[in-house]
Amino acid sequence: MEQRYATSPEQIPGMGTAELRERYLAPALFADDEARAVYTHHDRVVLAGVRPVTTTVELPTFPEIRSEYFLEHREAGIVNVGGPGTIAVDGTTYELAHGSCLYVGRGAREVLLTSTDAGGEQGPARFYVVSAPAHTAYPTTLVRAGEGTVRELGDPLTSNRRTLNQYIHENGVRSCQVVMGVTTLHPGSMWNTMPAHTHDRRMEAYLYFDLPADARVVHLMGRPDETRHLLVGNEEAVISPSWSVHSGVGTAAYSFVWAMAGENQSFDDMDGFPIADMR
Ligand SMILES: O=C[C@H](O)[C@@H](O)CC(=O)C(=O)O
Ligand SMILES: [Zn+2]
Repeated sequence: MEQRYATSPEQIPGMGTAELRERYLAPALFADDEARAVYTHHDRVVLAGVRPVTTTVELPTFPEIRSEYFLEHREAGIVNVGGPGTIAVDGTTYELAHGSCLYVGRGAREVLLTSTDAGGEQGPARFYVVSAPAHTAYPTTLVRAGEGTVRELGDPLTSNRRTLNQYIHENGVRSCQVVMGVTTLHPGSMWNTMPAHTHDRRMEAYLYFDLPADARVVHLMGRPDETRHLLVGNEEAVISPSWSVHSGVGTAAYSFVWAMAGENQSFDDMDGFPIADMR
């Protein structure tokens, strides 16, 4: 498990491209038959990726979290951004098609991740896990792709028409901290989360997916009046501290998993920033 300590906005002006990427980009969460994890000390969120190819992969515990099993003190939201797969949680199996989301509550001991068609046309599943500390156990619940709370946002004239699907949230699948969903850009629209915002009560992480291999998302970060950018490829994640904007434009259409944790779960508790005042 990689450790990423928390950073402050005062550090941003001194950072070059390499340091920005080391601190805020998680470019290699997915590897064959492996569970890879990044622990960000921003709200103690763990990002993990699992790509089962030849075998079932168990979500392991890590010495850094001093837990007998991964979800002993945590909960997780898991979105499958790859081919079809299954997740068995303490003996109950859930089928996750591309874009589906499973909430797994605190206390689940055994989480087994399997691809359904790893060697076939649809390819291996890619399970993206976002986990946060949890004080109680909410029921493990599946939300199929497109079956969350849907919000249509943006306008094709500003190239930001997109469909936002809320999966784990206040009015949907309940959790202690994790709020999670998937946003998909409409064809021809490239801008996400514009106008940009911050939410000082919650950190957020984005995982871009369904982006062509040779395309990139120019992801904006930093304080709104002191922005930086990261060039992000397919199935790479970005850690966005509470003080950072998180918005981007693709060189092709894409989707992204957004997930948050922190002080509250109120999706609309965000502070918009006028574009003209951004720097
Ligand atoms: O705080 C909320 C998150 O940044 C995302 O849900 C925003 C998003 O998916 C979008 O506007 O397209
Ligand atoms: Zn946000």
